[in-house]
Amino acid sequence: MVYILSQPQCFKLFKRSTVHLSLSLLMHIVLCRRCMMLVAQLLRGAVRHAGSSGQSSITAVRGVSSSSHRFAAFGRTPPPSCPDTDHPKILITGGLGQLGVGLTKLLREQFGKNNVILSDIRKPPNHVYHNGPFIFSDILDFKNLEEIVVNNNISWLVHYSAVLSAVGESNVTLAKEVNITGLHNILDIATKHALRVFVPSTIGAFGPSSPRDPAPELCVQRPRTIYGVAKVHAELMGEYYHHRYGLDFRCLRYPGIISADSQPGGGTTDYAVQIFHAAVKSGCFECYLRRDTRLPMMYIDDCLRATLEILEAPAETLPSRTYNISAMSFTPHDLTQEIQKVLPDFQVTYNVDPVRQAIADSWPMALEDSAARRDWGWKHEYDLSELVQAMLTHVTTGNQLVQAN
Ligand SMILES: NC(=O)C1=CN([C@@H]2O[C@H](COP(=O)(O)OP(=O)(O)OC[C@H]3O[C@@H](n4cnc5c(N)ncnc54)[C@H](O)[C@@H]3O)[C@@H](O)[C@H]2O)C=CC1
Ligand SMILES: CC(=O)[C@H](N)C(=O)O
Repeated sequence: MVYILSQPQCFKLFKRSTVHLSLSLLMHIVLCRRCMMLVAQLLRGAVRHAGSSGQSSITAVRGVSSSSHRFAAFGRTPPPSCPDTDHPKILITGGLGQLGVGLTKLLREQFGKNNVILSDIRKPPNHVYHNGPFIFSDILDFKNLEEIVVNNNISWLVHYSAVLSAVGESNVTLAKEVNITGLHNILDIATKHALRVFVPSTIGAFGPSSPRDPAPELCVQRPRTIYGVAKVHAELMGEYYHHRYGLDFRCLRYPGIISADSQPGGGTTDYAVQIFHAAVKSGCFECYLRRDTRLPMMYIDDCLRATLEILEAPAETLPSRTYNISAMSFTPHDLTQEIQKVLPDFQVTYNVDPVRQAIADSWPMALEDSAARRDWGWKHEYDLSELVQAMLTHVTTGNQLVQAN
């Protein structure tokens, strides 16, 4: 038997059944168009109770009004009452940059797809959008960010949004906004809602008066870029909030990160990614840093594993809240020679960009990371030769796939 309802009848039904709408009843009624849409939303986003009786029923999420609530209601993430309670619920800000998508993949493997929400202010490519929960989040919009944290029961926040060193020097106002004001929003929300928060720092947090080879954990930090100034600010604010309010703040000073399937976002170390694509595609590369510019670098797999490790480390193993991590240091010339072992015809020319060269000259040549190795067992896996093998393999395979399609 099928019941066809008019709009007033639908309203009556809904008024009476905000508590439970049985699936079997819904299958026997044809609702008006407006209510049909509402039911579709409820069906997608409702909390599904597989009760002990085995009877399926649907409870509406009450007060569906905010943008984040709509997000939850459309079934993109399970509501807070999901049975997976042992896992943290993680939000990654600025997740569409060089590092975020890879970290999301790693965290989803570890904690479950729906427990990791990727966010950014950009539109994700299709493969990212379809791979798990994604939401728009501008870290400068405090209310919206807080709403996302509350509505999705977030317990860990990975704060990747940033304006990197080279772009920062060309737009200081934007860098100040995103890297300083944005960070304040993150720390305030994390403190208010008792989140564990990870904020990466960088070799750029050191300056020309810091010891350069290697830079220790604790030393003079007088960076000359807005990016570096903001990162020192982030380190100090995070540690202050930790001591003052008990915020579970965790921070790693990353070297320049090298990845095959994601592009760098406007930093000084970008050449060390671009060189591999040029080597495979055209066999030549014009480098914007001098051939003898030695900088600390790391393969992305090591960087992301370090991030997961510090996120998971028990609080008592972290006497410090900001750690250097290190893997290798090389110059453009060292890197070229290593690539030429595989591609002997590869040629590099130099056309120095004074802005990025000045930044690189103010950064350390190496990082000292014994505290991370001692306190939470940090150990890198990729040195220069393994890095080059991995990058050439991935970039070549990626290119072949693109050509095949
Ligand atoms: N990639 C590297 O070599 C290193 C990165 N880091 C740090 O790691 C983090 C991630 O770095 P990458 O992925 O390379 O950066 P990226 O520049 O590639 O990505 C940053 C992301 O932040 C987003 N963003 C900008 N303004 C925003 C806003 N108002 N609200 C929300 N999102 C916003 C951008 O859309 C972008 O997707 C950054 O904090 C960076 O400082 C530190 C050292 C080295
Ligand atoms: C080292 C970094 O922080 C970044 N890659 C940059 O070059 O700005």
